Amino acid sequence: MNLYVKSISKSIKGEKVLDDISYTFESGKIYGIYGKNGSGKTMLLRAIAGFINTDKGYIKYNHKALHKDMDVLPDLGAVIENISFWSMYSGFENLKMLSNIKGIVSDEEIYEIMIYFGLDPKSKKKVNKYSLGMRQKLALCQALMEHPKILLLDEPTNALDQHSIDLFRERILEEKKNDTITILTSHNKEDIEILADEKICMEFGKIKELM
Ligand SMILES: Nc1ncnc2c1ncn2[C@@H]1O[C@H](COP(=O)(O)OP(=O)(O)OP(=O)(O)O)[C@@H](O)[C@H]1O
Repeated sequence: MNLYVKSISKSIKGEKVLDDISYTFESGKIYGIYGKNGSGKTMLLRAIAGFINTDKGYIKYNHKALHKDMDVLPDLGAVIENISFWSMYSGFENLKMLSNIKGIVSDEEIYEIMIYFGLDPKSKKKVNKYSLGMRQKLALCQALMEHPKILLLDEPTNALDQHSIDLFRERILEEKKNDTITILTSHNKEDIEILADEKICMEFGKIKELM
């Protein structure tokens, strides 16, 4: 199922942060967005995630328009900016509470993904004692654990060591086989080179060129 972004624009305090963006994201493909700081990469992901309302245009998935026929996209997994976890609970407890919302992931599956990313699910360590890299891994676990059909990842390899970056890339390529639409931004050129089926360059809130 494709995700359609059609002519979306957004201004914040008089500044056009998204300027007439149209794009069709196809299932089973990975899209890599790159561009300078402030070019609108995060804003585009926030719009698709439904975190912001756009001034113009629409976002459609499965014949339904975001903010009209649905509040959020179904089957969405996202790492956008700082994920707020319950800081006084362990990593496993956090994922468990989040998984309770939909109830489609077993404890074993949470264990599996935590161990995959090198987090100990049995550890009592509270998230407020986590390092930046551990938080990022936990954020990736929460985004990936339900095998979403749409995956939005803003700088997913931030703060990760090389081994974890390799694991992340392997996992994303694995998820792609389930027809997931993955849209990621990265300052790590290698992420885009290795993962992206299509590269999207943003500049001044617009999509600059397609390659
Ligand atoms: N909360 C906000 N209020 C006002 N302006 C904002 C806000 N968030 C972002 N902007 C503006 O929107 C524009 C796009 O920002 P965005 O965060 O999408 O850039 P980006 O391409 O993700 O940059 P980076 O590479 O630094 O993450 C910038 O000009 C920024 O100043």
